Amino acid sequence: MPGRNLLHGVIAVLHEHSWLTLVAFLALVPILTFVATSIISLLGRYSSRDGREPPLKPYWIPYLGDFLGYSMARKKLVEATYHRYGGSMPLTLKLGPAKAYLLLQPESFPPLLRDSRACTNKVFSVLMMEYVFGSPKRAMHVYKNDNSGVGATPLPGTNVPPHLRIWFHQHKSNGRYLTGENLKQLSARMLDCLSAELAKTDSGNPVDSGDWATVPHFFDWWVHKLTAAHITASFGPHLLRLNPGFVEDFWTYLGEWPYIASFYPRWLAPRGYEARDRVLEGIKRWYAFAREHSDYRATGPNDPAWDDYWGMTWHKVRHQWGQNTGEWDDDGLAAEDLALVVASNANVLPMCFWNLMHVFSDRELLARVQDEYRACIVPPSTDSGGGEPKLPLRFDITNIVSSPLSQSIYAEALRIHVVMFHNRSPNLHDYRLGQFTLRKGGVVTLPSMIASHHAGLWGDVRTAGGKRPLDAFWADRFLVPDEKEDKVAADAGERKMKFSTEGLEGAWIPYGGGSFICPGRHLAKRLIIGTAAVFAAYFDMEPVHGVPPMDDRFFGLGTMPPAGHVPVRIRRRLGVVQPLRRQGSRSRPKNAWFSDGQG
Ligand code: HEM
Repeated sequence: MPGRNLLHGVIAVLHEHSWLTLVAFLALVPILTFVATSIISLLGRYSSRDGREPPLKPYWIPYLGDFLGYSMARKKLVEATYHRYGGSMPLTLKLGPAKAYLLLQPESFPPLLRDSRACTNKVFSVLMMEYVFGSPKRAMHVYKNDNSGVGATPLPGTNVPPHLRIWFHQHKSNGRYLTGENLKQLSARMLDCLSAELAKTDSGNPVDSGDWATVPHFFDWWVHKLTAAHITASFGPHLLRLNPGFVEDFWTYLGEWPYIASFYPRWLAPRGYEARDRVLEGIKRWYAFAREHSDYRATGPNDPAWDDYWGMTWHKVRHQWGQNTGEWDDDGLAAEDLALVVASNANVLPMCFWNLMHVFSDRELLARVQDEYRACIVPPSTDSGGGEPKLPLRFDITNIVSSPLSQSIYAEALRIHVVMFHNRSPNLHDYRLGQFTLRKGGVVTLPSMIASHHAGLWGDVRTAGGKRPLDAFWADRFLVPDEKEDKVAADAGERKMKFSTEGLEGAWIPYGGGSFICPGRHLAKRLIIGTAAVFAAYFDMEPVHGVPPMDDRFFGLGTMPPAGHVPVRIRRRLGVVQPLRRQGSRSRPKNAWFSDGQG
């Protein structure tokens, strides 16, 4: 029989060449693994057993499963999984020794995010503290042992001493210092610091000449200035003064996040870990200096809300409860503060960049918002000479943060560029999600990108009947007719629009949700909109290649940075220092911004 002869032939060849046997075996293992896991997956998908775990996603590599994809190619993994299996049910991913439930139906996101008692983010916070922010092992038990929740009343059945309720202390202080008057003061101080930074000029720098000049790495240029302003506004001037390389090191560390946040060992990402070491050392240097000059326990109502050494009272309060644990030394405290520096800069500052890129790469859009930007400038006093405004300018963003168009641009930029895995874990008991059970302690991943690009959730109005698809930026996506004003506006012959996120629960979730929703979201909004107004006062800008693509390595980690360099042409409007002009007339773009309204 020919078939039998062929089989004998193959066996004979394999027998003779043992390396061929090895190759055949190696090729067979993934194939057999895939076949076996596909069968298990099919059984899970078509089973009608109520309360089963989400079906397995088939994989090729035994034991590792999708571990490599999850840590090195998250975008591809999520997109391929979504296209292959659709959004009809969650899936279980095998990730080496662990597993994660990947949620693909955005309708299930809001209830899960809201249920912050049964599903918390603490498992991840603990992992992040140890592996990403560098908490020493000896400090970790404080995080690990605190199962008392974030509420003022500890969860029933827990018995954590009040001074070790670390998550509650954090939650409370975040809430207190990122709202109300504290929030307004912090954002105003940040814009003042940025304005002072942009008012600084250097006669040798073509950017300050008043002519068009090229900035080849605009992302770095802008984000470094923003970081310096934000850290100074929050922590006071000494953290950066004592550590001149801090901003550079901080962004080097963040640039290696795809590896550090995937828990690569130090030898695989030495640049990032070394930069982190320097940042942590810098924070400790600042502690020593601040403690020497100012009492961090002075946080009462009669103490100043700000001092140069600690910056906002917030940092003194945090330092105090960190010390009160009695368990943390400066290494533990510094990792805790690094986590805060990351939370308060890593997402919002790249968002300031994207917001600016979208506005300045579309001259029509720029023309629509320019008056709003201009109106933020507190009318400057002029010097005695030729009417130059006194620099640095001051800004008041009260009106622009409630402007429909500026808010819509901001929200749309977030929709596109915040690409985050919101992670949760059932911490009390197994969690029921429709017909499925998510096991207690399991990792539950909600990819924001599925929600932000889900045509069904965004509907006709938000996509202009399909003319404005979700894969492209549309400045007006968050504008809807203002019913209240419509009559008046209609009489005046125009359609009044208002900013709204109504009906987008579960679709627009850049800040997460439930009790763990980002406490810095109000600050973020003020900074993203406000920094664009500050930039526009000092500079005009044209991106050389339009809005750049995003760097996919950061998929799932928050605001994605741009891929590659971002060259722009830029021209200073204010404080021009071209040598010729300094000697001669001051006729230059003097202040077109103030005089003819054209900028
Ligand atoms: C565009 C900017 C920002 C985005 C997209 C963002 C997003 C997020 C997200 C998704 C979370 C986790 C929420 C969850 O687990 O459900 C978070 C937590 C946090 N964010 Fe933001 N954030 C931004 C800006 C800020 C700013 C400016 C601050 C200022 C301090 C801040 C402070 C924090 C803190 C302290 C936490 C941890 C809260 C906790 O776990 O108790 N964030 N942020």
